[in-house]
Amino acid sequence: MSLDKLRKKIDQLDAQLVKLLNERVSVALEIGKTKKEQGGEIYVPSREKAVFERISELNKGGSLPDKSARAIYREIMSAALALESNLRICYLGPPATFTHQAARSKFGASVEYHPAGSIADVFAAVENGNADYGVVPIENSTEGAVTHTFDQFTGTTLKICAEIYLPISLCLMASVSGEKVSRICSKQEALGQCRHWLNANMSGIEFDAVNSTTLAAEMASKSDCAAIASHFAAELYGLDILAENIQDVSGNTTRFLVIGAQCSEPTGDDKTSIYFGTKHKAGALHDALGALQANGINMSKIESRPSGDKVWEYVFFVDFEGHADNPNVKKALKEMEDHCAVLTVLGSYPKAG
Ligand SMILES: O=C(O)C(=O)C[C@]1(C(=O)O)C=C[C@@H](O)C=C1
Repeated sequence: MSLDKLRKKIDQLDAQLVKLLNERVSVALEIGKTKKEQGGEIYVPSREKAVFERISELNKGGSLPDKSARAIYREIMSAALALESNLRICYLGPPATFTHQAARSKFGASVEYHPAGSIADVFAAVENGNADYGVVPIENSTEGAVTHTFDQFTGTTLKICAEIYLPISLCLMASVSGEKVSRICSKQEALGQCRHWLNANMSGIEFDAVNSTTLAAEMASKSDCAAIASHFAAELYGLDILAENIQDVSGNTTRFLVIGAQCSEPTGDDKTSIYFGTKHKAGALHDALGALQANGINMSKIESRPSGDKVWEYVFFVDFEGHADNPNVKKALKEMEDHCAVLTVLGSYPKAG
């Protein structure tokens, strides 16, 4: 077939696609209205998971790669979210942080994004109703826990409603040439993730921890310091990339959480996050965790943090497979309560996969 004819065919298909997309949006608007009348959440992670899974299934055997089909549907649902309600997402800024990227990967390009100066400010924005959802980092596969985030959870009523895994590719960038770089700035976690590379390639240069990778990029755009940040940040601040993928461990990934007023509905493939403080009794932690094992629940993470109330007292953050509405999880939590001075469910949400 001639190029002209093939393009005509594409034009016809586009006409059908745009018509169908508008029909889909009209239905989403109806859903939005019904949800508002019934007081339901606009963003529904459980339904989005089901839509993505169905699209992957429908697309099986087609020429469109699964990744592309999902990216297209991310944006289709983003448009629906923005039209159903003017959805506002607050993330740990400034713009172009990895948290911004994580938020974009979850909510798409059509919703409103607001940067916050600290993790505490993200929580405050959602608590005060200045944002509908917040996105915060929780742990990195190389550096471990983002302790500021864990500590916020003991003083909030917000719930975790989704999780996001984002592969982290770190670059060294500057507005001056490599030999003129006087010091290297980045967020503490990013400096830690590149420690061996920096020692091997940048020895004798001062390293300074600043509030975010993009603050470092901004500083690099105005001085002779270099920054360790993302490609996204180099683009935003017009910096030259001096070296890329400098993180010490390949597969370096950060996990982020979406926080909102409610947790997500069960999907059959969920995770639950809790925190608890044990009673002052020998074996209390063992007994509390034993309740999970006794009910066949697979624990995926445990983290301890100082309680903030008394010195040398700790609270434990635990993630496990299952939803707080599942009968075995309900039973386990009930049994755990007997061994805990405090026990709070921080949220149940679809497992990211
Ligand atoms: O099904 C819904 O609840 C919708 O609002 C529709 C829709 C979609 O576009 O498919 C949009 C946003 C939600 O997060 C989930 C799904």
